[in-house]
Amino acid sequence: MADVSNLEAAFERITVTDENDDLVASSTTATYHKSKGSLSTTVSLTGLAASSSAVNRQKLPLQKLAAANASRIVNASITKVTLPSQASQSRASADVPAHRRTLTDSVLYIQPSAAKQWSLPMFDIGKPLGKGKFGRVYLAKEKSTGFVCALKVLHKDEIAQGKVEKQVRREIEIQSHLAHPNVLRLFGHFHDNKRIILILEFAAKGELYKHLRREQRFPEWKAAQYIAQMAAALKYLHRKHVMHRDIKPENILVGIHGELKISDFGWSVHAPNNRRNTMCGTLDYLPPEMLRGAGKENFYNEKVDLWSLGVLAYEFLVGEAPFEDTQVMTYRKIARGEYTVPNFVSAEAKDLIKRLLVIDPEKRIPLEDVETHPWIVKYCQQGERAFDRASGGKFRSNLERES
Ligand SMILES: Nc1ncnc2c1ncn2[C@@H]1O[C@H](COP(=O)(O)OP(=O)(O)OP(=O)(O)O)[C@@H](O)[C@H]1O
Repeated sequence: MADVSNLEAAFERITVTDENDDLVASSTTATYHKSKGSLSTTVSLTGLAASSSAVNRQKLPLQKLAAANASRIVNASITKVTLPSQASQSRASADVPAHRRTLTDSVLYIQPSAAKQWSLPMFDIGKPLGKGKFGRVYLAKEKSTGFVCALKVLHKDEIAQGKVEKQVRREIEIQSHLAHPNVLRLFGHFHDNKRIILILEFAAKGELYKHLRREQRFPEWKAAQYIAQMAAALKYLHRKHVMHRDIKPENILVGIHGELKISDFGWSVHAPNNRRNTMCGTLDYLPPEMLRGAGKENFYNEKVDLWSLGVLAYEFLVGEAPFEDTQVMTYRKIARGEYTVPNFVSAEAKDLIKRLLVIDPEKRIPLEDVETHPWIVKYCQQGERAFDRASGGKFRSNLERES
């Protein structure tokens, strides 16, 4: 067992109250910092402890339940952590007032290698959050810590029938190693005879797709901030040699502060060591090189995500995808890069779309330049380009007033 006598524990507690000012939930951030030795490991996870099984009773609005939680899941170096001994655990927690010791090690040490330790009875299951092709997603609370999360329950027989074992494995392998404010966290997974269960970050505001359909199209300030967040997330993924390959509004969730979270890594690929010749994604978002090169190996790279980012920017601003048409026509338009941008879209936004929707992948604007593009800069002041940790994830109100 690792000696953690050099771990410092710091707890920060946030409370959420209902209309009557009764405590309904509290959020605890614990940061352990191993300061000695050459390897410095920081684990920082936030648990949202809901009082009196609030999740089960479903009395609370979900947003309230998740308030202050989602934005505080930061920097969890989950793969480097070793479990401390009982003795050192009590040493580490001795300095912390009893009422603050709500976060136990189980939540701190959620990690893929510890997956076998998890089981369904360890969770209170709340309301269904949605249904996908291969399973359902439920709001859940880890009993011992009160940590609120989303459990994605996949049925093994359905996965086998759908021949998506590889996709599920890939989703787990890739997503569990990612930690970015604009990427949905996968804290761990476990399985029983019939099911595979993924422990996911809870995205309180649901699917971006639904927001877009409701609003029809987004105002420029919002579209610019969303594209900046997506660019930040993609930059992070590409740095880790992960290309998503299926960027579209249906695969983006919205956190409690309105921040975007890329999810659905079923089609993503860890660039080295992988064949990349699978035809995937809906036609609307498919880049020309993927249409052209089906069946060949290594015919595209992470720049496919840049094309999809251009399609996304267009759809945010116009309310429909640029190449939307019959299948044959969509195919033809993508191959030729043929689209028109309505006049109500600003010249700056048009310029960015034009620089992303370039047939030659190598000539697409790099993500670094997306972040400094005049359209992005206009609506995203410093610190607002992606998820603004300092302000707890909230975008500044002056930008919201501009709409
Ligand atoms: N972490 C989460 N937080 C909040 N809601 C979620 C979360 N994950 C999924 N959901 C909701 O559950 C729905 C189903 O999710 P799931 O990932 O199973 O399927 P999907 O990706 O939407 O569809 P498909 O299986 O077709 O790819 C989502 O559309 C979303 O509304």
